[in-house]
Amino acid sequence: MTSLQRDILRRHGLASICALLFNLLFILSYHWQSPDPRPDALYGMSLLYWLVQLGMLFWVVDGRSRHYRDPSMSLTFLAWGITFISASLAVAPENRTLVLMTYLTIMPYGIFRLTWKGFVLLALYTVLTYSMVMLLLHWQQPEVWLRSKELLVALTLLLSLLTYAVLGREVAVLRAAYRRKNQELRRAMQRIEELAVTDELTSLYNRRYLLQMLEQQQALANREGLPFALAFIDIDHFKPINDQYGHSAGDQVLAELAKLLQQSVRQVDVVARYGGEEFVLLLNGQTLEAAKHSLQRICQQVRNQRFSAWNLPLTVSVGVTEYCYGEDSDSVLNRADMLLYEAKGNGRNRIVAGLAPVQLTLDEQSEALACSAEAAGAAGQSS
Ligand SMILES: Nc1nc2c(ncn2[C@@H]2O[C@H](COP(=O)(O)OP(=O)(O)OP(=O)(O)O)[C@@H](O)[C@H]2O)c(=O)[nH]1
Repeated sequence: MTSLQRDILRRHGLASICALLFNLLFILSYHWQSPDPRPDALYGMSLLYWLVQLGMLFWVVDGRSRHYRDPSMSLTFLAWGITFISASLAVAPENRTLVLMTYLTIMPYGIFRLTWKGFVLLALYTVLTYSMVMLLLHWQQPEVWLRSKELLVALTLLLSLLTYAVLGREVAVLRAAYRRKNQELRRAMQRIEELAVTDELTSLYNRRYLLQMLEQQQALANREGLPFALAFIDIDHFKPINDQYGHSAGDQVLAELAKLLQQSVRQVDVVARYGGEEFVLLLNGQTLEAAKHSLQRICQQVRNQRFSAWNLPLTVSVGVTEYCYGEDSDSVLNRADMLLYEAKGNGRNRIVAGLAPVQLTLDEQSEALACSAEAAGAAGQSS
């Protein structure tokens, strides 16, 4: 059950309890006040009311109404309640005071739950059903139900509902402002979250997000034995670009290279700007060999492209390594960084790939995994 469904169920549950209490009060009042009680019709009507009410509750809780404009179907519930109250007045006219009070008790609920238009509709429906029942009673027993007195009561009801409608308008304006502010706040929160994990210039993930992803990937690799590769990519001779063409040309180069990197990897991979003109690729599920192939393709794409308004050619140096079972994230990052350093030292525009000094084979990794699972199981039993 979604939180929205839970919220709707809580609200309708409370409203249904109130409806049940009013229903019992109606029956009780009828038995007390009627000189000649014939409760069958009232019982039958109550039964019908609850069958439909429970059916509608099921409809809402089951999520069948979730695509409606108002998934809680508040107007339908309220209109059904008004229908029952008005109809019960026809079979138990002694309850008229109680009926009028119940109308006025229900209305504030409508003010908060309905749109203003919905509320006005409900108010009009209430006056209409009440007037129809009173006309029916007058027609059946004109001597009992005096026309002028009843007209006065109906007018008082109309006036009360009009007052509620004015109040409802105020509440609707407040609710709209609240909703707007809420949306603005949600958008601002979303933007803050984005800014916290992305780099503004390139729109790539930042170092903080990369480290989080690396931790996750590392946990997955240790648990499931899934390989992953990590590559440091650094632009060659970037400083002269800044010096010769200006900082904004340098920025443009960074943004365009970031776009190229992002477009060259799969959705499951992570591309991050690690700092300055240094980028990191986290290639999920890839061994060193596979990563090397991907990076060769990417380096070729970089060489083929021209960057910024100055159509500058570019090369990058890359250090790439594969995660070794059990090592920590600093160690894999440092190794890739060292390999990048080596690529720079060897003349740039190249990929240097390397594994950890002691790289476990896949069989050894699965064995280690089994051992750690066994150890965890034993620890669980002993605790
Ligand atoms: N335009 C721009 N330049 C940046 C940014 N961040 C870092 N830089 C510049 O990147 C340059 C990096 O210079 P170096 O570390 O000497 O690197 P390099 O010139 O590429 O030399 P090698 O890496 O050795 O090939 C510096 O001039 C920084 O000012 C940025 O966000 N925008």
